[in-house]
Amino acid sequence: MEYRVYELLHVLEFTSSRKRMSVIVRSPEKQLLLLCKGADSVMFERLSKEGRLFGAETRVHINRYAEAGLRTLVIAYRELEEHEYRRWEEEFSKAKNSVTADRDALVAAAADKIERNLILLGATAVEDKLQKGVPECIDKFSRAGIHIWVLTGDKMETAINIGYACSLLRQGMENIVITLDTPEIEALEKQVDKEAVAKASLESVQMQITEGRSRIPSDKNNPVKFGLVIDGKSLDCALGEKLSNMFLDLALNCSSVICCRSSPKQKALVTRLVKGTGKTTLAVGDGGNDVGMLQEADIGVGISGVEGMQAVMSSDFSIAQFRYLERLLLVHGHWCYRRIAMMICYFFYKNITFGFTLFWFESYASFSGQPAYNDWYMSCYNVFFTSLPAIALGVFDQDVSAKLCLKFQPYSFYAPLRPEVLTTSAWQYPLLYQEGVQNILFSWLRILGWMSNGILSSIIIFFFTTNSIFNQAFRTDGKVVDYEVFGVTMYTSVVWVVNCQMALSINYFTWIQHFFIWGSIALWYLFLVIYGSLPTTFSTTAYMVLVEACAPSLLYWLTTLLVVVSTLLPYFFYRAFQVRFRPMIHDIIQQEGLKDQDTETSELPARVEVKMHHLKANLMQRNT
Ligand SMILES: Nc1ncnc2c1ncn2[C@@H]1O[C@H](COP(=O)(O)OP(=O)(O)OP(=O)(O)O)[C@@H](O)[C@H]1O
Ligand SMILES: [Mg+2]
Repeated sequence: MEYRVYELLHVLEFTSSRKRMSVIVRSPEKQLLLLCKGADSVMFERLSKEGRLFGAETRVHINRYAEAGLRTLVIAYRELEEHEYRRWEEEFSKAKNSVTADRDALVAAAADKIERNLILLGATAVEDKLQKGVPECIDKFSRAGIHIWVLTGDKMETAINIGYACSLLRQGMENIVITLDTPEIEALEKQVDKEAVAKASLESVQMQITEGRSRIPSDKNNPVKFGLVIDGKSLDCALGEKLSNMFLDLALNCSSVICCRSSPKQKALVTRLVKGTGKTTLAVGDGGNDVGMLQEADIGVGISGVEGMQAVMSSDFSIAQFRYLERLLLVHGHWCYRRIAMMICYFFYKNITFGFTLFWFESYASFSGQPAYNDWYMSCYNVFFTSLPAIALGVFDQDVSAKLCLKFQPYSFYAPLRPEVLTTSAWQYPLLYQEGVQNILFSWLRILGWMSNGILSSIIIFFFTTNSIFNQAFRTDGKVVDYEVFGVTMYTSVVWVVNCQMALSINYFTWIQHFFIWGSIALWYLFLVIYGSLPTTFSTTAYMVLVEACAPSLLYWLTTLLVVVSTLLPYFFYRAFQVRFRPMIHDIIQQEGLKDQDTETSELPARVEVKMHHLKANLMQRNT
């Protein structure tokens, strides 16, 4: 076997904006050769007149490969003269060694100079397999009401094919294709009049966008869905100042959007454009060309894998495979949103309850400045007696199990998510995710609701406590309550109420929650005993208050019981009413989950069925 040894002189690296890479080698015969491979869109325009002998046939082949979903590369070469190479090398080294900000541009410009007048060698096609579970995952996202845009560097044909493979585009959907690969533009490009090309391109894109928009009926009930496919050159025009709003309007009215041949910068710009509408954006990417987009989006998710670590390093979250995104969003995303929303509302609630009992006492005491509670009670409230359950809520709570978050009943793929065509079989649990998208759990209404609950609780606690224990004998020996006992009684009720409220609001109990909630209450009594046994110089009003004054009195315990039960009743009734007559999405799914455990069937009771229908109709209305 004979080996031929080529000497490698230079590598002109691949970048996503160049879309090609080259090597310069010296053959055993001392002939200098430049070998270049890259995307067809950039390679064909670099061929010499004589070099495109098989250009037409190659294009046909490439398109056929791309339509089959393969990723294609065009390969070309060129022979270099020694003197030409020397001159170029000098310039290239200078660019490479420069330390200015525009170094990359200089290198690219130098490389551009030599990658010209190429001779076409042929094309390759490789299968770039979708990762496991991608179509199912994307399908679930679209059912959960998430809009998906694909921004890829690939060729349009490949991208469309992959769009079908991952169920982003579907049979029965109408595609709006915006492209500048038209004969007129190509003819203009040959004349090298850049201004004319730019003007014609802009006009053409504007026309295509207007035309596409007119195809989409304004009637939301229209069953036909639209997919938008736009190529990189058109995207350049569409992202310009003049057309960006039109483009956005069109894209937002399509159920899927695919931007092909997009550069890293375009990916970031598109993300920024969508973010500008006030929507929350999440970008997922695995390559260096996705970095801009990952950083631009509200949430960047990097996939670690064959394309290196760049995406992962610049992302907020990193996962190993695309399909893990499903769990990240639909399960953990939902849980986290709920936990944080609940925790913040609960914080408002517990501090308002506590603060307002103080305030009511203040007004009762004619604003004399006399506090209802001992200083230490107040300092310890947020630190020891109420904080741990709130943390447990923020870390562990789950309204529905992971299985139910993802549960998915197959039904006709194409039934659009609209109320009129909605049947129970179309109900998809991933819709649970809409609670977050529409910010139902952290709306002003909800926050104000929790605040009002806090004020109401404080009113009940204060007035019930005062009316129960004032003006009568507190203990069997006939002694009446004093200021210290009153403070302790009311404070005991507050600690009980906010902790029991927590027990009522959380959905997920493990021993941790039990330990924190009941432990916090127990800690209050323990604190009273220990603190109260210190010398009076330290314990002041708390001296022996539990052991000697409160604990022996039946009234103290009865008052606590009465106040706690009456304070929790309004919320209890409200929730009972809500779950029964106006269930939220998670309530319905919880019921379904319980029923599943009981009977192992998946049919919904008629009542829940009707409720779900109404609920969904409301959701959709709010959406539109
Ligand atoms: N190493 C390479 N050498 C030469 N050309 C390449 C190379 N890698 C990619 N290309 C060409 O450049 C194009 C753009 O690549 P880029 O990495 O920006 O996007 P992509 O890999 O096609 O898609 P995605 O954005 O989904 O990663 C590719 O479609 C391909 O034709
Ligand atoms: Mg890539």
